[in-house]
Amino acid sequence: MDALPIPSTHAGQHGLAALLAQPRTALIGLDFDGTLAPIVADPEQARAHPGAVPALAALAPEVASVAVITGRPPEVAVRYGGFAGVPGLEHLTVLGHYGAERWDAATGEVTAPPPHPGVAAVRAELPALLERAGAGEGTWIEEKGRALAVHTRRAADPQAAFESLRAPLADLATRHGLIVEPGRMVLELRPPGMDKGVALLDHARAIGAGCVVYAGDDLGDLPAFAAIEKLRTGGTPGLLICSGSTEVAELAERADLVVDGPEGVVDLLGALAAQLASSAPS
Ligand SMILES: O=P(O)(O)OC[C@H]1O[C@H](O[C@H]2O[C@H](CO)[C@@H](O)[C@H](O)[C@H]2O)[C@H](O)[C@@H](O)[C@@H]1O
Repeated sequence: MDALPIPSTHAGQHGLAALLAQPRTALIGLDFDGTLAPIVADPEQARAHPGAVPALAALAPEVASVAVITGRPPEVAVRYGGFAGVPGLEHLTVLGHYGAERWDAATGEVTAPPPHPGVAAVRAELPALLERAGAGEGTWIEEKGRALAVHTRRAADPQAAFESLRAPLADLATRHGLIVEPGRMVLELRPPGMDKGVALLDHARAIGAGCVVYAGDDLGDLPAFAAIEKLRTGGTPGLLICSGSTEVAELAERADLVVDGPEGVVDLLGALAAQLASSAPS
């Protein structure tokens, strides 16, 4: 991508113009799976697109902050992303578990609140519940420490398996004070009280962001979109980017700009970095 695409909305055009005019005040928020990393059948095999780290490393020095905001544990996103020890990413922040945990490149440390007691109870009950619910081969549990995710992508009919588990998993989560976070062929049982919108707003306030950009692909990214819509109402420009897929329509409908999955996101980040570097005062 040589030239930057034009957002389809006035608010998005205003957000992009603000980013280009005042990049040093801009916060760039990015989801991981489906946005920086292509979706694969086995979550342990997910890795950042090969162009992601070079594009982020070129962009980060031009803006106030780059933050990866993900449902993953932050140390997992850092490992699968290849984000540690990269020149240019010295100030990268990874807000993991939907913002409940935080990793800073500057320290290499993770900060995390105490675990929610409901997770241990759900962990104990979940295998039997899946059996009772008739979850077939290919439905499996991802152990996330602070949460548990039930994946159906590898089931014979992933969408049917996903739908059939929604109600029993919601009941289990509720009984133990957790919530169900639905995603792309995944139902995650996790503690309430944090989402990507809260995480994005908190970080934007902490750094005094004058403009906020967010790119995501999944339902868990909608709160971050809502956060930017709220900031815009208060006069802070923002830009909503959808990493497009055939699995989730809601984000594309609300986005200012839809790009072609992680490849498109990487191209866009690279084009932004190139434009900002070429127009930076020398
Ligand atoms: O907030 P994100 O960075 O988008 O993380 C959300 C979930 O992503 C992972 O699952 C998704 O990616 C997998 C690997 O490509 C894919 O197999 C799965 O179907 C997707 O839902 C991850 O495994 C979850 O723990 C995250 O909650």
